[in-house]
Amino acid sequence: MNRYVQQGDNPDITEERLKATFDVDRFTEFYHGGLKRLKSRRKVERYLEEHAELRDIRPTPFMSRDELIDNSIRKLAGMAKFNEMIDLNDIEKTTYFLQMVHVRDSMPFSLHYLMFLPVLNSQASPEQLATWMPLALSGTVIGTYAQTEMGHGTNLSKLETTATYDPNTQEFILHTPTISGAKWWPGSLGKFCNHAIIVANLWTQGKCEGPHPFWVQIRDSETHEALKNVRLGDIGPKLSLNGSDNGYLIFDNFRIPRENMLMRHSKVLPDGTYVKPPHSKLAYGGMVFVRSMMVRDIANHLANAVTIATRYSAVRRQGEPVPGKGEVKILDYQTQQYRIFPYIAKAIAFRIAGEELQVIFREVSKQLKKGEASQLPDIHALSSGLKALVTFEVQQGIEQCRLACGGHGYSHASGIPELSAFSCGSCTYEGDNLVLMLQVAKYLTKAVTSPVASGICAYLHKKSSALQSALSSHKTYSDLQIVQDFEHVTRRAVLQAMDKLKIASGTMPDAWNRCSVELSKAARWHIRLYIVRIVLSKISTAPEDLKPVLRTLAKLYIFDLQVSNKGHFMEEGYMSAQQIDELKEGIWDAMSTIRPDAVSIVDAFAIHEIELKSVLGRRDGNVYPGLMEWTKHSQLNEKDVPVAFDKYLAPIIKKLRSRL
Ligand SMILES: Cc1cc2nc3c(=O)[nH]c(=O)nc-3n(C[C@H](O)[C@H](O)[C@H](O)COP(=O)(O)OP(=O)(O)OC[C@H]3O[C@@H](n4cnc5c(N)ncnc54)[C@H](O)[C@@H]3O)c2cc1C
Repeated sequence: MNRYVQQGDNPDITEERLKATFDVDRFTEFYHGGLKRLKSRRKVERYLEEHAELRDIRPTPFMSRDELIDNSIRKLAGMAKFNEMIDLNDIEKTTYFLQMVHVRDSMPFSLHYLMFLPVLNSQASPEQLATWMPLALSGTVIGTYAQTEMGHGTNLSKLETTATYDPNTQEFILHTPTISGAKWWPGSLGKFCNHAIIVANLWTQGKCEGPHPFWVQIRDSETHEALKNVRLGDIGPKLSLNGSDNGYLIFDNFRIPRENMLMRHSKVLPDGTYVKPPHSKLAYGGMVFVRSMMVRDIANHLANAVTIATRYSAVRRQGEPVPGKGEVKILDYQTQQYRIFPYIAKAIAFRIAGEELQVIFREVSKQLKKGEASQLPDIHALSSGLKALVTFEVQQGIEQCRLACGGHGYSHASGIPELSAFSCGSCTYEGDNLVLMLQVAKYLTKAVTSPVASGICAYLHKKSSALQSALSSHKTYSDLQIVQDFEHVTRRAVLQAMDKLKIASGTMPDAWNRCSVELSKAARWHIRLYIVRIVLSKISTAPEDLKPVLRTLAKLYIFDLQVSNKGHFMEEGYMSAQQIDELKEGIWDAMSTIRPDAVSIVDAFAIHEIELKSVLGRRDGNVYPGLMEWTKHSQLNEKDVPVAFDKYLAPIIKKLRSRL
């Protein structure tokens, strides 16, 4: 049952909704993690519907950079009146509120909420928190997280910004020695932040102790001017996020008190003595938090894209396979289904993995607070790998959705170009994806050689019980068999890469480099195995009435993964060509089962129109009137004859005409 049907909707989309084989509302409840969370989302949506001042004045693709900045800061200032919606004890509601207000392009101060506050929370001592947190929450301190420099992002040990301790004055001297040491990229650093957490290489008693975070005021509280010995500005327009002033910052021997170093884990005593953190990885807590949030958010970008492509494909008619019988919906073409449906399945799989990552993060956080850090390497590797795999595949999925919308997919009216540009940054920020996969590989080298491998690595130490997959029919392929087959392929990929590394000649860095493609591929399999396992396990606990549709989607995700990587499954005859054909049959079967439910499945993601920002994906399916309406926003249409024509072309044409 699908309750999205309304009078005045495009009959083609209504026809789809009437075919639903499951209750869309119950799917939504499952997808969003229960009625309580759903109610909280609906509250935020109503709020936005009732407060026009928190919404865009006109679609953002029609705005210049100045207008984008103005628009985003205007909404931000408006938000200050609505602080009942900002509740740091309810991160879920707060982030959804921020997401709905700022949607895609313009997310000013996201760094304040997503990095500044969490890093403060995890790395400041209790005394520092008592002083700074009220300020950070008051709205008077606007912060960002400044780690990357022009010359270095990945290799933190080579950051050039230094924080040198002076015991005479009990101050740190922050200094940028070269242009390449300028902080570069941090969101809102250029013009709007007045504070930053600066990551700098700490020097004390003549020794470098590596990168450490510092609480630094960078602009005057009254005038908002840059403080003396701090030079900063905007780095210019970017592929997306142009409503935000990603910035640069240069210090010239700028002094801050000793107490401004974040000292929950490591410390510098007044005499300059350095006190190490009890566990070298404790600082990872903040990173893991952000990545755990990112995985689910980015999965949501894919959910947006497939919602647009599916709804549009249900109302777009093109081609008449049987002459005289009328044009068919493009959603009826198997090729179109193959382009979109596996990504519907991925959007759900990635969401489930993202949700689970947050559950694990909360658990590990509790342990960290007690000083117990044994699970940190596992979650650090898992969050890095999931972030890398999900952001990359979401990007591919959004592009497929754009192609699925034909010419209109290229227009900003589809919402897809903005979505794509916004989303692709996630492959780079919070760690370059390839580098993150190599970190997972490094973790796996340890797991393979450790005498006991824990939880998610236990499969590495299992003896493969079978030489051949037990798959006989895709219909009877059990969860256990699927997991066994993925474990087999993953173990093989990991062990082969490790064996290659073991026998590689030369120094370790050189050997590592020469094996790194295979190592990162093995790491990718480790993450895929995790997703497959967690998806099957989550669906096994779903309400009975939703299991059929969810299982079909899970199988589509899994079979597509297997068929697309069939070489790995067929190595040494583990799977035969017939078994791969059986999986292909499973894909075609799943696609035809999903076809009547496709619109209802994406409806069940319950993405509000404010967030979707798409004429092609609108709920009512009235795309063509919507496209015509969209043209009214174009400034070019304000005048029949554009100024540039009168200015440049008219005189030339006039001259040419006079010669005729
Ligand atoms: C939109 C956006 C917002 C950002 N916001 C912030 C922010 O708020 N605060 C902040 O501090 N930073 C921010 N950043 C910076 C971001 O974190 C870095 O760009 C990112 O960590 C990658 O580092 P890099 O730019 O130095 O890339 P590089 O490390 O130079 O990577 C370039 C290439 O080299 C490869 N490479 C590098 N090292 C290795 C290695 N060891 N092995 C194999 N390959 C390697 C990479 O895979 C990549 O292909 C932002 C970036 C973007 C795009």
